[in-house]
Amino acid sequence: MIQITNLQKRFKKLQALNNINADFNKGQVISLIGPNGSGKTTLIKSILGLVKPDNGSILFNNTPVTADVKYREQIGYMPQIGRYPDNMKIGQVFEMIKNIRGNATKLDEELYYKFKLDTLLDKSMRSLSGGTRQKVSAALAFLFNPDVLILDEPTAGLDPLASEILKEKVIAEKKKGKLILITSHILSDLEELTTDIMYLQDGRVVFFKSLQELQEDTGEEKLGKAIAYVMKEGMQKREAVYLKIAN
Ligand SMILES: Nc1ncnc2c1ncn2[C@@H]1O[C@H](COP(=O)(O)OP(=O)(O)OP(=O)(O)O)[C@@H](O)[C@H]1O
Repeated sequence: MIQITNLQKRFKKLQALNNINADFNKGQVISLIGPNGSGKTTLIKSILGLVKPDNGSILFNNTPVTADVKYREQIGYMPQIGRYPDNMKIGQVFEMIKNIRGNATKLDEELYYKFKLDTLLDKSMRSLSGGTRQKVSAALAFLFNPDVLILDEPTAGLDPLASEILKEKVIAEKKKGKLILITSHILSDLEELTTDIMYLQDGRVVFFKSLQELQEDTGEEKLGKAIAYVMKEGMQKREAVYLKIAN
């Protein structure tokens, strides 16, 4: 569904993405994991066409994303920080976005109702708590029933109940065969959802493998422990190289 080949992006001296190669397919829930600044959001934004790569290509259903912006209709995007016009009310934001999209697709309003946004329509965006803003972003991402969902830190700021509602929704959409990309630092949240893990560091893919493979390779059941194992191993290898150079 999405094919990434030799993707490179530099911000001045900083190599934010360094030769990324990956195939993302229907039915996968891919967790993008990595330290702060490792390139996760830059990769997501490149797929969305919001960041222009310096080199490499991204194909969406075999067509370069640079060819036509229409592919974006098939993607629901929940940004890390949703920015909306401050003076608009929740109800107006939903109406505006529905109007922009037209009536072509059947709406999926499950999150809209489960998050009880229908009871908050007169609240101005300016006055929203961080968590309610996240609920608006989540409900909008799923609203047009997209084939692909890209969720950047979706549970950050959500209360435990809202977080569970969102996770159940992701699982339900995965069962429908959608492709879902998620970044999160809360590994326990990803554990229940993920089929595959891409670990980024300094703009490079350290590994991209299925959860099962990762569990087998590390001997660890829990995602957090498995990732810690890989990171520790990486550090030991680097230390061994430094020692060899020093000697
Ligand atoms: N528009 C930009 N201009 C300059 N540097 C940028 C820009 N966008 C991102 N960067 C830099 O690129 C690197 C990768 O950033 P990115 O936001 O992709 O990281 P991330 O893995 O999503 O981090 P986090 O876990 O903190 O969200 C960082 O060093 C960041 O400062």
